[in-house]
Amino acid sequence: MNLLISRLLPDAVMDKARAEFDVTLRKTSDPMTEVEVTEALAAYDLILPTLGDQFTAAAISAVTPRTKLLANFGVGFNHIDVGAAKAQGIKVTNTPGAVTDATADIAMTLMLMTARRAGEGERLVRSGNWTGWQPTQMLGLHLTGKTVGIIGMGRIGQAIANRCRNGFGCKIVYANRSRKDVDGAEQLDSMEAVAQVADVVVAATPGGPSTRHLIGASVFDAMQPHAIFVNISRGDVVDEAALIAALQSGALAGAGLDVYENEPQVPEALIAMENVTLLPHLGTNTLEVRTGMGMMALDNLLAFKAGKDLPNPV
Ligand SMILES: NC(=O)C1=CN([C@@H]2O[C@H](COP(=O)(O)OP(=O)(O)OC[C@H]3O[C@@H](n4cnc5c(N)ncnc54)[C@H](O)[C@@H]3O)[C@@H](O)[C@H]2O)C=CC1
Ligand SMILES: O=C(O)C(=O)COP(=O)(O)O
Repeated sequence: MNLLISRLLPDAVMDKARAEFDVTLRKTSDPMTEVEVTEALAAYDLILPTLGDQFTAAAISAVTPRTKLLANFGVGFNHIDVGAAKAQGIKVTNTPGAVTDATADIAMTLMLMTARRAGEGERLVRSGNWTGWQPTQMLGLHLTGKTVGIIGMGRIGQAIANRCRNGFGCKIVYANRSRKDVDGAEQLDSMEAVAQVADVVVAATPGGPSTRHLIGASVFDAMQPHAIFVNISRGDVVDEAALIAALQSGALAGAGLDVYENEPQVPEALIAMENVTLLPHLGTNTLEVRTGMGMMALDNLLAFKAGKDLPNPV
């Protein structure tokens, strides 16, 4: 079977893929355009896509596909129109679990960096303008014992909750689309109710049309002026313009962001703010985790090749 891998993956994954399939690796590291997607669907039995590749309804429905499986590298599949794929007889799988701890760790990084003003402090040291320790210099938010509000209490949301509760003695409240029973955490009726009581609000839902601009002015306006907002989900979950306006008006004290509405573009207004921590979508960037994600995608491809049930169907 021939397999298209949309972007270079860690060596161990590439080696295993090449041992099992007739592999083509794209020559560019840019996301696949709709035209490329349509061409690839006509030419390959299997595709291993990554986030950003344009598997839109238009691209998928424009061809009688040869492709039978899209084994996505990553848990988030908002770049794939799963309904359109299904209508064309194309199965979709993802890599849940492989990404959970690493992404929760990046949420903690953003929480601590923003609460303790670490980015600002780093810039101060590098600028050569630090004048020495002072009792009242760069006072931040003490995270220990605070209330953390999580919007989207799935695998990653729960991993964040565990870290905050067990490591920092935080109280956990959350909003989730469906009723959930999560030990040691209190589900509230709305995102705004979470925002009202939380010192830190974290977004951990999937992206895509159903959550586009889920978090906007009503949530930011409900937040306390000393509170911070963290997003590790997808950029389009947050109304970025509303976030900027809320930060500018002082409705909240700061933000820590791993994802953006139009990656890799980051609004100048965010770059200009000292109280915002900006990371370049680092959620799962460790060799161990990226290898694990790749092996999980390959497990799905190998199960398909062997005619077995797919381990991680979307
Ligand atoms: N920053 C990064 O590098 C990474 C980001 N992610 C993102 O994190 C997302 C979440 O991953 P998992 O926790 O594994 O997914 P999950 O499916 O286990 O959890 C998502 C949770 O969000 C809830 N949810 C969905 N729509 C909602 C809404 N409208 N309001 C409130 N809650 C809602 C769901 O009920 C579910 O509990 C992924 O889909 C991906 O987009 C994942 C990995 C890395
Ligand atoms: O690796 C990342 O940074 C990702 O966001 C990709 O993983 P995801 O699709 O979010 O599971």
